[in-house]
Amino acid sequence: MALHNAAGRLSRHVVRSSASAVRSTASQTLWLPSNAPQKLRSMATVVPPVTQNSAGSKGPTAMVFLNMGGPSTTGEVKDFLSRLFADGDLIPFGRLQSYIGPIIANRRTPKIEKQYAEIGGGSPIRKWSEYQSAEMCKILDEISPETAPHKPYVAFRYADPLTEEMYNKLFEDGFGQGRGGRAVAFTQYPQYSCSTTGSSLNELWKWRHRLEGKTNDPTQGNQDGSITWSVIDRWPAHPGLVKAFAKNIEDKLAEYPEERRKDVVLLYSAHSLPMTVVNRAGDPYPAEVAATVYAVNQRLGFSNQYRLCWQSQVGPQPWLGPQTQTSVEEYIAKGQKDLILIPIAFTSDHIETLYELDKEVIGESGHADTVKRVESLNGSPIFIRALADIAKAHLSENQACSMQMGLRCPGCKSDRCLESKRFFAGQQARL
Ligand SMILES: C=CC1=C(C)c2cc3[nH]c(cc4nc(cc5[nH]c(cc1n2)c(C)c5CCC(=O)O)C(CCC(=O)O)=C4C)c(C)c3C=C
Ligand code: FES
Ligand SMILES: [Fe+2]
Repeated sequence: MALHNAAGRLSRHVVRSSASAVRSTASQTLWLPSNAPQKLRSMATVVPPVTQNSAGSKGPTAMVFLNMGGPSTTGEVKDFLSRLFADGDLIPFGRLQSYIGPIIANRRTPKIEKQYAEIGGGSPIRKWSEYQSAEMCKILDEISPETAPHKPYVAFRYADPLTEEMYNKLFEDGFGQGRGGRAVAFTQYPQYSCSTTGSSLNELWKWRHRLEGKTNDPTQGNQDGSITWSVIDRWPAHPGLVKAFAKNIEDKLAEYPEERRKDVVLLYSAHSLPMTVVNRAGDPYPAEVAATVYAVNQRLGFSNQYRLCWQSQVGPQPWLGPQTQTSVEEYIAKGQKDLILIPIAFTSDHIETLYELDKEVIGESGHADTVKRVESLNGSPIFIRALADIAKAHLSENQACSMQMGLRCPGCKSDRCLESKRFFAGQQARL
């Protein structure tokens, strides 16, 4: 059925954008592997270029950073947790969601409020997201003048600014509502999980549908005056990301005496997933996290031994392991006290780095002088340049999203995933 719809939309698209067809076909060839079957090539969704403005640019282009967000003050913790436990894409309680969600959120609030109080009174995610998106847009204006000006936006899943607020800001700034315009949803999770990026995209699709009507094809934006959306959905092994991580690791390694440096063990740490998600749905996240880890070690010339472990388990169910804290304790028990912790699945500081790693894992290890944590990417100029390079490549490729995004998890039964993938992945949406 998806393929049937795809064919119809593709033919409409080809008729509509004859001027861009040559350019689009070229970018399609770049995006897909050169040996990709013709059937796949013809399925790839191409975002039609927005009409040029008087300055000769196709801009303005809205660059929307998607992330989970965090409470900026302790007073926001309850609302943050309420939204988080109400999200069936993150924690599927089924029909009991609206009953169990608030109970767990309320029960958890005092403990989590204390943790945010101890890291300075709130999560720094908003500050870093606004800084990173604004700085990236400045670079993009220089390296991609054809889509300038680039305007930064942030849409958080569980904290302000929420997706609805971001969408209304787009309207205020002249996008959509009959005026068209192009927006790029840029996930700030380098590795794709249906519980993180998938959830943010499902939410974006929901608000797009509510606020801009029923069109089920993002490439129709220019025709009905709604916003033309495309998505940067994953970038786990982008060389710029890898370089930024490697630089921070090298800086931390340099703090150890030279004679001990090569024997320091690198412990990569990523937010864990419940085993139900790993097994049932076949979530891409564990494999993509491993891809980042391998690429960073490759860039370091495999200078040190390393392991990947998983943190932040919530509740009594089994989660993907080994756990970070246990791994640190066990290495120390084996006599390996020089350890560097590397948060590898998030691009700025948050409660899991500032509280869980710094205060719990390192603080309680008894070896805070030899167990260290690398800086999070935060304001790293190498990282912000990488964001701009990723965005520039996406804008010039004119693709709706990565090829991979069109494929649902084998065990997925969610209508939200189905609808949102049909919308964002367009012709690439399958199964
Ligand atoms: C790549 C990162 C993350 C994945 C994957 C992820 C999955 C995931 N998380 C929960 C439950 C909670 N996460 C919480 C906070 C939190 N989670 C991440 C990142 C990922 N989560 C971050 C960065 C944060 C902190 C935000 C901040 O400080 O600003 C919380 C709230 C804190 C707490 O109560 O412990 C919960 C709950 C699940 C169930 C899950 C996978 C399905
Ligand atoms: S849970 Fe992965 S696509 Fe729906
Ligand atoms: Fe989480």
